[in-house]
Amino acid sequence: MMKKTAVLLVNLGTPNSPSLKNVRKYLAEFLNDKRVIDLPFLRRKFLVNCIIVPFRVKNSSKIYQKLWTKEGSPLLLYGIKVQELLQERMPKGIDIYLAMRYQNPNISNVLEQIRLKNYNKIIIIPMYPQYASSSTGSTLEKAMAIIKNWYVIPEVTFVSQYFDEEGFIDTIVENAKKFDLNAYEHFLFSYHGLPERQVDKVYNDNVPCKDHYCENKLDETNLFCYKATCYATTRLIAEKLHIPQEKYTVSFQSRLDKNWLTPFSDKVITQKGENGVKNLLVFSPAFTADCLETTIEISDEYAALFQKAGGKKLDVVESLNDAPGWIDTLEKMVKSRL
Ligand SMILES: C=CC1=C(C)c2cc3[nH]c(cc4nc(cc5[nH]c(cc1n2)c(C)c5CCC(=O)O)C(CCC(=O)O)=C4C)c(C)c3C=C
Ligand SMILES: [Fe+2]
Repeated sequence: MMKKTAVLLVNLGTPNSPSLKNVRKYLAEFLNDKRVIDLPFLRRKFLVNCIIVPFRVKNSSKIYQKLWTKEGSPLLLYGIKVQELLQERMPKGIDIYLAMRYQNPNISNVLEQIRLKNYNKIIIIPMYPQYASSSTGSTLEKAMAIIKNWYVIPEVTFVSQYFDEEGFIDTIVENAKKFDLNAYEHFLFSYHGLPERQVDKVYNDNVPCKDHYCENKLDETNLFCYKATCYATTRLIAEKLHIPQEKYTVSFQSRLDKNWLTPFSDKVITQKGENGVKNLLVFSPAFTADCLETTIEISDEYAALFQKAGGKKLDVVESLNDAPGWIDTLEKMVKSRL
């Protein structure tokens, strides 16, 4: 008999509205997470609450106002759509829930709803294909911190990453095929950035990430290194689209300081424009839904940078959003774990 199961999809979260007050609240909750700003307590508190949030909030609120639609933030709207579409594919007794790691729908409240329903099993799927301590690790730690206080703890399954899941790769490939790939001189795979020290901590051999071989090879040593899995996702997409290695670059966006993973997306885009690339197609395979980082940072800000540097057209491959292939992939991921 199939176990009565709750499936919890968790994404990062977004402010409740683009107002200064709500953006400040969101940034403060997000950046005070010790897995996001992984500094000792007092240094983190000072840096986040006295420097990063006060200096960032005005501009962040402005860009969230640009992103906001009549219905709200795209990240949340796509999350709700995915939850509904996935629920339609499920047999009786399998319920799909959506929560956000920060803000709403609040993960503590959603897990409380789940607890009250006495499920035999919970499957937790963070909406991040590549593992990072600041995204997946934080989500799973938070879920465990809540569940550990329950009197009855059912079977719990955590999905840590799916950077190479066939349906995930194929859905990105399908989205890319909506463009005439012969029209682009170069392709950019732009992933959310991370401080280098965060990928260094994955390794047990005291050798920093940059001295491993993450651009070219994935094995048991670097299987949970975000940089290595970003390159692995890229290789799989490029192979299926027959994009040769010299025609693409992997890069990292949204840095807070210079010690984040390189090369930086904005620098690569400027360099490509200056070197005569006229048409550039950008993939963003770290994001399962379009959000501030894709809609504003890539489609607006990077497109303007590219044109200023001499480029003509920068196009962006849509995120997975509510694509049927992505719902098929999640359905398969859930059903194989029931
Ligand atoms: C791949 C997933 C993500 C990782 C890893 C990640 C790490 C990370 N992010 C910041 C700082 C910010 N990120 C912001 C927005 C944002 N980040 C992700 C995903 C990952 N972040 C998403 C999907 C979004 C957009 C959310 C939305 O509402 O659309 C922001 C806020 C925007 C801004 O002010 O620029 C910040 C800040 C750090 C420090 C970090 C790892 C250390
Ligand atoms: Fe982020």
